[in-house]
Amino acid sequence: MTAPALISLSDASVSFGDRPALSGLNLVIRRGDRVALVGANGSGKTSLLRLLHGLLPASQGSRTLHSLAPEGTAPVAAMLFQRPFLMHLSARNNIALALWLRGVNKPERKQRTEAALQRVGLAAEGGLPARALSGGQQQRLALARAWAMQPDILFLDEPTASLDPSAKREVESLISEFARDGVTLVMSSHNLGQVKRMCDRVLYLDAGRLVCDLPTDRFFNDDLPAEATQFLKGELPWA
Ligand SMILES: Nc1ncnc2c1ncn2[C@@H]1O[C@H](COP(=O)(O)OP(=O)(O)OP(=O)(O)O)[C@@H](O)[C@H]1O
Repeated sequence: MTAPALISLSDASVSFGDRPALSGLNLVIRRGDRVALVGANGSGKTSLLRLLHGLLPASQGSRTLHSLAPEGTAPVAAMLFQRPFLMHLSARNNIALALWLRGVNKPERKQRTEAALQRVGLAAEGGLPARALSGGQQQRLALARAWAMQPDILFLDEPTASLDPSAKREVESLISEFARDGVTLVMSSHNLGQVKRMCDRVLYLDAGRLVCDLPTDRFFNDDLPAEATQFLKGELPWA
């Protein structure tokens, strides 16, 4: 059975002034998908994440957020950036503030904040200034903050690009755990190994156009359109 749709784009385009960033995209993100956005610098990955999240409007076409059945509510989405945006507050209060902004009451805020810190292995660091944490810890804190929102869908913009290998493994493994718990993932990445490890579907973008939308194994093994083949040859010298 096909999983229910969470977000769909119909002939959606995004322009900055007269510069097109995304052109005529048609796609559906379904519950449980683990989607990688792949493509060269400037191909439109971040713009697509922002369009899907609702941070950027479609200049043409449309984006539809589908209600969850049986609740009838809109899916909750959270976004993680390459460099986490953290306030000059303790790690704990960065999470609590986000929950307060969502209207969560005090007892539940406290409970969800502590559970989120625990979940990412930062229970002991809750009282430290967020910006004093290491890069890997900051990204785990940003993940904790996102997880505390109880998201149905998590958008990730190159979430491990600025991390060392060990921090990268920790963050990857947390994201994969969230996916196993049922969170839908849409993630841009330049790391094709990571794409293979973490995602079951690849959207390949070239100059703002969606060139292919394939299961991950087919993306790496099938005959692809010329643009994608060239990209893979450049990224994977042994391909
Ligand atoms: N705020 C903006 N104002 C003007 N142009 C923008 C803006 N954001 C993105 N663009 C342009 O839109 C196009 C797509 O950019 P985008 O950042 O989505 O690509 P990307 O695939 O995420 O790139 P990278 O891999 O380098 O992060 C590029 O030509 C970029 O210059």
